[in-house]
Amino acid sequence: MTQVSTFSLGTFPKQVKIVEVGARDGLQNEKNIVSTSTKIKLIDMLSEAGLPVIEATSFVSPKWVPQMADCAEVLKGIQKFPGINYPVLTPNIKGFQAAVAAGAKEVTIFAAASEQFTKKNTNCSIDECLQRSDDIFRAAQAAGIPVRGYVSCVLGCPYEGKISPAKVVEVAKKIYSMGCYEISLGDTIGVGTPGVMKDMLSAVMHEVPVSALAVHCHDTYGQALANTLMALQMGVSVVDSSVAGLGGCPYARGASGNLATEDLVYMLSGLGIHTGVNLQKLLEAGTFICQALNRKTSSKVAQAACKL
Ligand SMILES: CC(C)(COP(=O)([O-])OP(=O)([O-])OC[C@H]1O[C@@H](n2cnc3c(N)ncnc32)[C@H](O)[C@@H]1OP(=O)([O-])[O-])[C@@H](O)C(=O)NCCC(=O)NCCSC(=O)C[C@@](C)(O)CC(=O)[O-]
Repeated sequence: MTQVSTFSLGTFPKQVKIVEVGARDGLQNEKNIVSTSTKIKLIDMLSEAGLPVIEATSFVSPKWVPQMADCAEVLKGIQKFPGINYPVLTPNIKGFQAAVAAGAKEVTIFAAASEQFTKKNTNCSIDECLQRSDDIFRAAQAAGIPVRGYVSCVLGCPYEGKISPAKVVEVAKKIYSMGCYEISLGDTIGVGTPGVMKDMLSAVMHEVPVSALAVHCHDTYGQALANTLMALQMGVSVVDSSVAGLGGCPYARGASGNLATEDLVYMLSGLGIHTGVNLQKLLEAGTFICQALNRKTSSKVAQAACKL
């Protein structure tokens, strides 16, 4: 991708693709069940705001994540805007088949660089998780469905603590060679700082092209925007974020919300980087979901906009 030079800050991609994960990562952690119509309205508002990719839901076991039990209704109910992708999470072949039956045109598999997190999150080892992913790849390839992938716990694990970049490389390399067109590296519990982000990304970039990498930063320690900026300086041009900073994984103790999409769009716009997102419409989507959840937004930009 063409690079643009910004005085004193280094080189950035000219354009960034934002993957909006609020409707999935954001809502999966909510204790109270959010109505299907609210989820659908949120996704439609995010589409109106011009997000190019909106993770809609997950086809996981409703016993594990009851909030996602209405996955098929949500996927069927949303408006599909031309040019916008609506990927869904699938942990196994059962989820993949249900997703395709509900009309999914893209799926996302999720693995992690931590054995203990993998066990808590998907009840299996990393190897078993990769085997399940491989089953999905085969079926997806036959159906012509693109597969995105996550590697969680890339900068730390709630159960194992520090995670070595070598472990992240190992898992990322495997899912890339299986056929993921894009791999999102998740700081699941938001413990990373720009220095460790740099070390981890440098290691992964030796094995997976930077054009196939995305970052997914939770903001537990207030480092998400700084970590994302580091990734952009290293050539990453795909960033996951969540409207109003919603987010968290039910199986990652201590995980808090994601980088707020409003804050990301504001920063990128200030750097002259194109996203195609309408900030005003995005703020409206954030206000809508915060009112529905009876919660204050975690986006600093939304908080500031309210006071103007
Ligand atoms: C993987 C399993 C299913 C294993 O769970 P298990 O209990 O070992 O699976 P099982 O095969 O024994 O099945 C148990 C029951 O679930 C059903 N089942 C089985 N699979 C499905 C399915 N796909 N859809 C619907 N139902 C399913 C299955 O049919 C059975 O039902 P029963 O016979 O008891 O009535 C479970 O552990 C699971 O669903 N885990 C998902 C957990 C999750 O969603 N975590 C959050 C997403 S990851 C994340 O947030 C991190 C990320 C991506 O954002 C990036 C980052 O921040 O790092």
